[in-house]
Order: sequence, then C-alpha cells, then structure tokens
Amino acid sequence: LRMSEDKDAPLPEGWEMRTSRSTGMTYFLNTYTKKSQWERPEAPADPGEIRCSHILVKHSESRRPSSWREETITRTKEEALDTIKSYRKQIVGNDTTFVDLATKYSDCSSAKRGGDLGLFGRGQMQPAFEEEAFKLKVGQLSKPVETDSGYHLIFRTV
Ligand SMILES: O=C(CCc1ccccc1)N[C@H](Cc1nc2ccccc2[nH]1)C(=O)O
Repeated sequence: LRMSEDKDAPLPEGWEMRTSRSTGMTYFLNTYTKKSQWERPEAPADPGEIRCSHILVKHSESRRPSSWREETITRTKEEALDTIKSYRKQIVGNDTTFVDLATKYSDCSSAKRGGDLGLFGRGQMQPAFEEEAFKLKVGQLSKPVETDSGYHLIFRTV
C-alpha cells in the first residue's frame, strides 16, 4: 500500500477532505484557491498570501534605530536578542500574551494593531522575515528572526 493511498495519513497543509453531496465520493479542497480535485494531494497547497503578527526589538545597528517608542534606540544587538528571547519565554509560558507584548514593546508601527502586518505574499517583506514566516503553520510562533530592522518574533494567523 503506497503512503499516498493511506486514508489515515494526514492531508498536507492547506487541503481539506470533502464528500460530494451528489455522488458521496470523496474529493479534496484547496482551502486557499477554493479549487477542488479528486486526487489526494501529495504536497502542501501554496498559500500565496499569509497573515502574520510580529514583535520587533530594534537595536543601535538597526536599519532605522528609531520607533514610536524611542526616538533614538541605543540598546545593543545582544540586549535586543536577550529581550526578544525573554518575550518568547513569557508567551510560551503563558505569563502574558503576544498581542499585549507587541502593543507595549514592538518597535514597529504595527504595534498599534497588536503586531498585525495584514496579508502579504512573497516579495513584500524582508527576505529573512519572509523565509521564516512562510515556514510557519497557522497558529505557530517563530524562534527569534534577525533582519536589518532588528529581532522579530513572528506569529502566523492566516
Ligand atoms: O517596515 C515597517 C512597517 C511594516 C508594516 C507593514 C504592514 C503593516 C504595518 C507595518 N516598519 C519598520 C520596522 C519593520 N521592519 C520589518 C521587517 C519585516 C517585517 C516587518 C517589519 N517592520 C520601521 O518602523 O522601521
């Protein structure tokens, strides 16, 4: 029995199993394009666009060492990484929420929206950010990600 015939095998990300109302036959729905197919998909559906929130901690070597929070950001890279790691620990430990920390501390204007960056496709965000964001499953929190802006925690929402 080939793996692909294993009816219990989980479907690749972005696909859902449906039953045809008219024939009772099983088909597969691409939750992004809303297109359906009879064949069981073998690869994740390409999301095209995803939606993420992030927390950014800038430092003195950031591309723009300034933000709504601080006119001139002087913390060192090391301090910024330690800070973003402590935020991740607090979130994973349920001591606070991602949105609360983003709103209070993120050095990006998206802080005003709990860190939400809205929907974006490939080619819109800095490469290192995009690469990690598109690896995330919905509901997953990244490890610290470094870009020219500073250190980020990324949370994929859609
Ligand atoms: O570039 C922006 C605005 C990002 C944004 C996109 C969509 C909605 C709201 C904000 N802000 C930068 C900080 C910054 N650098 C980033 C790099 C990758 C993703 C988000 C980032 N945010 C800055 O303020 O220096």
